[in-house]
Amino acid sequence: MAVFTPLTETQVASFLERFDVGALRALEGVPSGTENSTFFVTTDRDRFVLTLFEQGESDELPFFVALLDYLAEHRLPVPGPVHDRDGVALQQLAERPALLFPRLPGRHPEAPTLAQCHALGDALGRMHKVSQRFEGQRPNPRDLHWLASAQHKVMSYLAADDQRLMGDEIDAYQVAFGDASPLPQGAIHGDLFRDNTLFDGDRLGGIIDFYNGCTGDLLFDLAIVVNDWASDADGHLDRERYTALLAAYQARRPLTATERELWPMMLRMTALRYWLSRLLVVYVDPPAHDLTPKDPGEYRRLLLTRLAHGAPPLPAPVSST
Ligand SMILES: Nc1ncnc2c1ncn2[C@@H]1O[C@H](COP(=O)(O)OP(=O)(O)OP(=O)(O)O)[C@@H](O)[C@H]1O
Ligand SMILES: N[C@@H](CCO)C(=O)O
Repeated sequence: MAVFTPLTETQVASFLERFDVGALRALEGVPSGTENSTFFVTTDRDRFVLTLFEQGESDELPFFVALLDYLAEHRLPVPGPVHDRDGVALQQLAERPALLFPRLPGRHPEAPTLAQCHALGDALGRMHKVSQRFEGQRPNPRDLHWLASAQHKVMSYLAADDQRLMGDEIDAYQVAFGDASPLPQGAIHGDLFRDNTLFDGDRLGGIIDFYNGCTGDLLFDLAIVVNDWASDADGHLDRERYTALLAAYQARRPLTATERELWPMMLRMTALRYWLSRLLVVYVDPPAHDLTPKDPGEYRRLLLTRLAHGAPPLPAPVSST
């Protein structure tokens, strides 16, 4: 469930009066999601999504609002937050920070088609092209520094082989990324899994849930996407989806020589990033609500597969039409 704070129609009707969005017709709690309370709101003019932030006041919300505003202004398929009559997006409702978004069309793809991979690669390439000029800053909270320090919280729960695997991998990333010239930087989504996109058939309705958004290596974002979108159940990369995604991305933003060199390592590092974050959810910081944690083993297998087989060749960049 993802309505942790119920709202009444009266509360929402009066909340909507702050905006120029029409009057409430229907209110519905959204069952999916794990962190925030989400509602579908229908007015006599349009359809919206209302999010209540359950973690309370956060210094980071203005960063997320600024990033979504910026990307929406640059015509990326993201829900730009609705601003009230005074131009303010970030609100309070039921004693929680609240944002109102346009409701985007579509569903989360489970088995992405090649056309969907192409559409996502294209949108991410466009996003990374403009996000390099975004002025906000929020250091990546799941970068290599985090991996190196957070690994110690889970080590005692792991078998000896897995302890060695995790420790050796992080050492290898520190050498590889420490020795390399800096990678292109910009604002990134930080968690662009299939369930953070909406597709209407093969058309990308939008990219949602930017609450892991931050600034850092663009390649980190791309590797998260490829691991989730182009892997089979056993963690092997599907060549067709891999190529569709990366060719479309590179038509918008070709990878630099350093990025190409570090690509196999980045696929491993982002696989380990989810192995570790899922282990933390299972053993160290379980969710307060009755939710089934995601399987850390999936990303351990994915890491082992990347280690054993490396990465298929990157498609050569071709220019976009
Ligand atoms: N702008 C939007 N348009 C259409 N549907 C949306 C929109 N924003 C959110 N949703 C729907 O609400 C669900 C929950 O939203 P969201 O992913 O932001 O919640 P969350 O609690 O932060 O979840 P999690 O972090 O687990 O993904 C999404 O899976 C999607 O189905
Ligand atoms: N996408 C994350 C969960 C939400 O942050 C995962 O698959 O572990």
